[in-house]
Amino acid sequence: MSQTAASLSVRDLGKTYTTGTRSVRAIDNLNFDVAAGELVCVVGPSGCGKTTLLRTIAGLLRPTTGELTVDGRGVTGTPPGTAVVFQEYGRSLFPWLRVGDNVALPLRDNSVGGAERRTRVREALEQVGLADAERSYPWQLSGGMQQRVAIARALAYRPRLLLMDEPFAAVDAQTRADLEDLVYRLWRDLGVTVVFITHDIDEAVYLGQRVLVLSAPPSRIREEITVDLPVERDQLTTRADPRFLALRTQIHQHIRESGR
Ligand SMILES: Nc1ncnc2c1ncn2[C@@H]1O[C@H](COP(=O)(O)OP(=O)(O)OP(=O)(O)O)[C@@H](O)[C@H]1O
Repeated sequence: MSQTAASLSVRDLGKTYTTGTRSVRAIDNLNFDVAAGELVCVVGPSGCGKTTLLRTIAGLLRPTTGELTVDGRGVTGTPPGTAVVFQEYGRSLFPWLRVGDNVALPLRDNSVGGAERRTRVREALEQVGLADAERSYPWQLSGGMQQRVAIARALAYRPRLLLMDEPFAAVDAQTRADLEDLVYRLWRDLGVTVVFITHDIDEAVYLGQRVLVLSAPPSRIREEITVDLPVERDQLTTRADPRFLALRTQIHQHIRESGR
């Protein structure tokens, strides 16, 4: 499976929530670019606006200021070719639909014919190691497997831009490591552009080519760190690399200072 990746530019992006007379300025004047085929992680202190940023890029929230461009063209709403994976797989999968039907869901309204749809579903489930689970219901699977189904659903859509919002925050440590390796492998195989939100600094350094550190709200980009680790990564060697430890320490310091 191959698809062209999207490039993304975020310009002067701001989002203020207004409820009645109260307003909360969550993000303020964010500027950054993500190149086609890049994997960028976003971290920051709790409540700094990571989810707001991701939902705004996904077109689920309307920005208060600024604009998004994808492949150089201004977009409002969801950028074409975008798929999102959320943290709460339990809420993003329909319990009354079998795994295969959950994965096929986003293909129903984009003119993918029945035979092609079945091929894509099978391929996507194979890619996440769940070829045998197509006829199961989500509730018959473990949390990690359910999150794989959510990833397969995104892949079946063949996204050009994959947005992930703390996708592994609700699974145990070993499953999390496996899912990180899965996403890293898929990113390398498919060449898709990935924006990955996480509160876990180690995860950001392990996966990212670049890490954007947000400040406390109204958040801005506090720092942009290039992860100059070898492209071949594995949980034991990479995490023991002195450069990995130096990068995580550097990001920790930025987050601590920006949280003050
Ligand atoms: N629907 C909403 N209405 C009003 N304020 C909101 C809403 N959603 C988020 N906020 C506020 O916007 C700010 C940023 O929230 P957001 O959830 O984007 O941060 P986050 O970095 O993802 O948080 P966490 O690290 O805890 O996941 C917070 O102050 C939050 O209270």
